[in-house]
Amino acid sequence: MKKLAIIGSGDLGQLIAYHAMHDKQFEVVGFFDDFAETNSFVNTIQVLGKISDIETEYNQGAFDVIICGIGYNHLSFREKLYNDLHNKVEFATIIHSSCYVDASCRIGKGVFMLPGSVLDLNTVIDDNVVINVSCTIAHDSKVGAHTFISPSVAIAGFVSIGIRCNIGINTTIIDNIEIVSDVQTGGGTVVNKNILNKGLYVGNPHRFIR
Ligand SMILES: CC(=O)SCCNC(=O)CCNC(=O)[C@H](O)C(C)(C)COP(=O)(O)OP(=O)(O)OC[C@H]1O[C@@H](n2cnc3c(N)ncnc32)[C@H](O)[C@@H]1OP(=O)(O)O
Repeated sequence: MKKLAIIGSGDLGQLIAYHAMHDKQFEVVGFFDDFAETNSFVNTIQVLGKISDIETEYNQGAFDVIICGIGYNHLSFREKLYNDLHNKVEFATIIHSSCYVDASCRIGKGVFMLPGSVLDLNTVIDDNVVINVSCTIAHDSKVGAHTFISPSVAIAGFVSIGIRCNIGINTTIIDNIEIVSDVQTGGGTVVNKNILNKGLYVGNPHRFIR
């Protein structure tokens, strides 16, 4: 079983640790966190060091693969960490065993997929994406790198979502829609036309709020 380290010991980091262990996919060996004391414990898991220690610890064999536990409030930082590290350390892809992922899908490195989500024919999930519980991503759709998909998001066929998007809980996106990078949607948003400018959108049908 590969040894997994997680960047960030907050809520998302702890959630990743929980599922990676309970789904028996990885041995979780520790967190890297600039805001936690090195060698302290978070839910029985040791803090191995700061972010600047990651490369050294990897080269010394402390872990085999790593994944980012930085969530939707800091997507640019999530992106920066991935870009800084992915050529130096191996990133894990964690897909909970309860998910259905069609064999035709392409899934990048650093992706975390929580229980009960479905990826249908030819979907593409780029690097460093989080797909939360009970999402449906229908055929031929694409999710760009560093994007966070909240629980119960429904994405129809031939949808394209840019990078660093934060798609709120229960958002529905109809088929053939393009959403550019840096878009956020509120809970329950219904996207029925392309979103071609970054910003925050809410409502049914969606409207720009800022
Ligand atoms: C496992 C997990 O927990 S993953 C995380 C899942 N969490 C989410 O998906 C969070 C989704 N967040 C929301 O929906 C939030 O309401 C946000 C981000 C859209 C807006 O939050 P705020 O910036 O605090 O905006 P605020 O509450 O002031 O609302 C601004 C306006 O948008 C409206 N609005 C806010 N959220 C929504 C919504 N989801 N649907 C419709 N209208 C909304 C408000 O009624 C208000 O309208 P008004 O100006 O006409 O009065």
